[in-house]
Amino acid sequence: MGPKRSVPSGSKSAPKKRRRVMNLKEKVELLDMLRSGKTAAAVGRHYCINESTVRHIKKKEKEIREAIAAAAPTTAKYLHKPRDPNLSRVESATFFWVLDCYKKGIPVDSGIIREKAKSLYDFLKENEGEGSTSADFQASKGWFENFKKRFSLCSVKVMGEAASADQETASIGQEAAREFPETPKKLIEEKGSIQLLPFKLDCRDVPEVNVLERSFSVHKAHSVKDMENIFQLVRNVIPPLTTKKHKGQDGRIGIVGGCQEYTGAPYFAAISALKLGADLSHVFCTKDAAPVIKSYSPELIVHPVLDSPHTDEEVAKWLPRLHTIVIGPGLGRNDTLLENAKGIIEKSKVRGIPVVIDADGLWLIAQQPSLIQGYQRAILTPNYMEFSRLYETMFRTSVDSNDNHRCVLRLSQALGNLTVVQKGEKDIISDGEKVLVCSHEGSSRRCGGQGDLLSGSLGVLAHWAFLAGPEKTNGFPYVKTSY
Ligand SMILES: NC(=O)C1=CN([C@@H]2O[C@H](COP(=O)(O)OP(=O)(O)OC[C@H]3O[C@@H](n4cnc5c(N)ncnc54)[C@H](O)[C@@H]3O)[C@@H](O)[C@H]2O)[C@@H](O)CC1
Ligand SMILES: Nc1ncnc2c1ncn2[C@@H]1O[C@H](COP(=O)(O)OP(=O)(O)OP(=O)(O)O)[C@@H](O)[C@H]1O
Repeated sequence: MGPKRSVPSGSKSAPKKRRRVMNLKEKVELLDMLRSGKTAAAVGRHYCINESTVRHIKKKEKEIREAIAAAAPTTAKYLHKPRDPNLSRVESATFFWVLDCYKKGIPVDSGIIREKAKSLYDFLKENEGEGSTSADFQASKGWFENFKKRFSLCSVKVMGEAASADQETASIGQEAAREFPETPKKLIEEKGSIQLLPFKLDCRDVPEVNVLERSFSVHKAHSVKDMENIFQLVRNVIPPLTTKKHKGQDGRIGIVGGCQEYTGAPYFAAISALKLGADLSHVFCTKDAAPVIKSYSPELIVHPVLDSPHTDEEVAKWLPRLHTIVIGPGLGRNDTLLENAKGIIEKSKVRGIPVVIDADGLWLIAQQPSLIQGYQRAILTPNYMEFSRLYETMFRTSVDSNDNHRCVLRLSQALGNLTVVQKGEKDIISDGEKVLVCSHEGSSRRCGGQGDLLSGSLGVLAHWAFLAGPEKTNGFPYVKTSY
């Protein structure tokens, strides 16, 4: 592997020695050795690993053997258990409900929050009917503690009639407290008994931000080994060229955008998708933008439907044929166009189509975050301004430019762990669990259209990563693709 290494945010310590990571096949062999009577120490020596690692693997024996039985690739290094998408949805909804209660001055305790989350989860499960594969969700105390950390919630104590003195009764966002500073004061005045715990979030409450960083300069000579590392990442998802495929299999991408003012942006996105390797690139734009975009390239398929009274039906005809949708380049901020884009996002979600949201699509999301919240097949690609807008919508406070990594992580979490790519000198990417920093050097010019090239390319890569499957992307297709 290349220069990628894991360092805690802000750490200046020396790089850690790389751990030996065993794949599933090796782990099963190790377990068999233990079963045959060898001691943990002997097995550790055999595999050059610590005895504690051997014990840890032994503890996971059941899961490892089950994974093998379920035909997980034996070269897999981690047991990847995808997060329950319903749980992500429930957590986002619960977070907003808590904020809403806070705004209205309604104290909620951990019991009420847990009850609310459970009822939301059960509701989703019930709606899925008999075929539901959702697990039972108990909204346990452990879940509540993680939920608080995930959404950076902190606690206030309510004393007097409302609750006993020591009872933790409300968990609210620290930023909410800044947004609605009057609320706690009002409550104190009305009930005379409310005390706020220090609102400053205790650093121990915030999960450690693990950052993976990779950089590659185009202005320096590189060793073949360095370049091999980069190419390997890319090779992992690029579908092989063969004579056995038919037109369209390597990617049918739809770009939603293009209006009277902006015809370049959707063109850049659509043509970069084609140049990267998509088979077909469609543009859904307004009637007056269509002839202009068509005239740029005969390779694009252009649909002048975005301002039609029948956008829904027109787009619905095409959606089943598309692998990814890119929403926003050159969309503009006309209400009708935004409303139509909203309809397309909703329909894409129903069909499970990966969606990349950029430019004015992000403007729309900043107005209505619930539109995309919890849809983990979405990738948002905000530039600095777009990121600030989204962040302020979600947290009612400005971005802390000294702690961008954490801000990107938090935004992703608040949106239900979808992938956020904050563009800039270094691109910061997070799915709410990890933060990847990409400092590959690009052009030093900052001309318009570079973001459009990125969103179009991501449209194709998202499809390819999805096709490649979790094994080739370590279980995280979208975040790896964005990297
Ligand atoms: N040829 C074309 O048709 C083009 C059309 N475009 C479209 O134009 C529309 C508006 O896009 P905008 O990007 O202007 O969106 P905004 O209207 O949100 O403007 C963003 C502003 O943020 C500023 N900004 C960006 N990065 C910054 C940073 N790091 N620090 C401080 N300020 C920063 C920019 O200079 C710009 O003024 C979109 O639909 C977009 O797709 C652009 O993509 C450019 C090319
Ligand atoms: N200061 C910078 N230094 C180096 N690269 C940058 C810098 N800012 C942005 N980039 C790179 O340029 C690409 C486009 O980002 P940019 O911020 O220009 O997007 P945008 O404003 O959405 O573009 P567009 O003009 O298409 O709307 C990203 O891939 C990002 O990595």
